[in-house]
Amino acid sequence: MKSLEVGLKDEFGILPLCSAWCPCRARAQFSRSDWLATKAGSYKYAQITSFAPFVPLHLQVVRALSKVAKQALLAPACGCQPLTVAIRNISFSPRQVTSGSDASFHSVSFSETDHPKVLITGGLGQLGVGLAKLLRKRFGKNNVILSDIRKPPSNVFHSGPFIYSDILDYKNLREIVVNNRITWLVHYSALLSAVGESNVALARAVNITGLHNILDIAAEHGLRLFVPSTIGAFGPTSPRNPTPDLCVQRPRTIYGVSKVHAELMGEYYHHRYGLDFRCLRYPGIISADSQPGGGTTDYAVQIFHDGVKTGKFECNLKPDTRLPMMYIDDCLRATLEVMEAPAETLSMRTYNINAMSFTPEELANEVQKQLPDLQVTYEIDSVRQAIADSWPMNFDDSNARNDWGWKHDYDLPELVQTMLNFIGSDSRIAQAN
Ligand SMILES: NC(=O)C1=CN([C@@H]2O[C@H](COP(=O)(O)OP(=O)(O)OC[C@H]3O[C@@H](n4cnc5c(N)ncnc54)[C@H](O)[C@@H]3O)[C@@H](O)[C@H]2O)C=CC1
Ligand SMILES: CC(=O)[C@H](N)C(=O)O
Repeated sequence: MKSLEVGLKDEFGILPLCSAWCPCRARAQFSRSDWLATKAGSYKYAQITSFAPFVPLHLQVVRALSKVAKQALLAPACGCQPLTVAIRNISFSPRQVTSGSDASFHSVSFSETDHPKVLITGGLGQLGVGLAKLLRKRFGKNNVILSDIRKPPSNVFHSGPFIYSDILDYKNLREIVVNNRITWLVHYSALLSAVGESNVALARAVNITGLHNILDIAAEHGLRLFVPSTIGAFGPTSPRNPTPDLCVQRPRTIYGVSKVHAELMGEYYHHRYGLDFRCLRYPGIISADSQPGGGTTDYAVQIFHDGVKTGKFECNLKPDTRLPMMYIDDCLRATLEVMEAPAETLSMRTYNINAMSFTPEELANEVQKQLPDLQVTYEIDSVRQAIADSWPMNFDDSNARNDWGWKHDYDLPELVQTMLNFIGSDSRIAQAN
């Protein structure tokens, strides 16, 4: 006789019981009255104490499992072991986490629809608006919903669907996913490295508690989930030049700790529950049309804005601080590519991606080729400097290149030219107005 634990749930539901690799997709049905027995602790379980040994597929009906489970349960013929299905029961928002790779039985499968239906959380930050634009081009305007807790500028509001969503509000998130038949979730909400150090409690809530909500929703509704990680997921004891995908990860910021947690939790949900979790570790991202949100690499964006507007730039990192960087178009394309990559090409679920690596001095020299009068001074921010000194100098992204064909387009000279063209034309328009 086997023992099986199933989680608490406040509504009628069906849980798949077979593991990711089991072809038989055995499921059990439970009704509300079944969810009675619990164990103490923040995670509660109803327990089916026993059920019949495995019997041949299509023939078996396993009856009267315990006081807890009353309805029929089909057990697989393949001899697979039933999974323990842990489900959180937090106040009035119990969550269901399904086991098995076919977690999509709650959701719209891709065969039902031409395109994925995408929700982007934290979409009003540096990266979300650009990603929405790229995905809308590919999947159609109405198939990509931007969300955030901030008020969108009017051009963003009028460019496609936008919705308020606080990732700390689990029920609201679930409602959005259900009502909009979401199939892909891109989870961008976060507090970045520098701002996280100035508000650790909030960073912990958004980056860790928020992620838990996202993982549970994604698992429950069979979503494909993208969560970005970062060069900040490494620390002073990691190899820094270059930093491979798999090595010691002991970051010293709440941001880094939360991102290692996200990588591990996503991979755990993938292996345990079959969640289609995909993660890229981004380097510092440089963009012209959106402002960075409080990171250590922000200087590499600010130099362009200040250089064009004032001809001066005060850098908060030392001139020889080398960090991996990438132009936003490469970053967003990589994100779409890894989301579209066939699962069998992914030998891992978390990949480094990179494009270039430079110091503030090297960047300033390149910018000065175009803006020869630019004056750069250095006023070191000790918090940011300490963070930067613990991060990778060069990122080894060979696994991404080999597995799913990652290739960057922008090197330092193209990056500088593109940024200056963009910001220069923007400021000329602003002056003309
Ligand atoms: N920009 C970069 O250089 C890099 C970014 N990443 C990651 O990419 C993702 C997006 O980054 P950015 O756009 O640069 O970040 P950002 O800081 O510019 O934007 C984050 C967004 O999250 C939103 N947010 C905060 N609390 C929220 C909550 N409770 N509910 C919903 N939304 C909330 C904010 O309003 C903000 O619009 C983040 O996860 C970040 O860690 C990773 C490496 C580099
Ligand atoms: C590299 C990042 O994750 C971000 N830009 C930051 O500096 O915090």
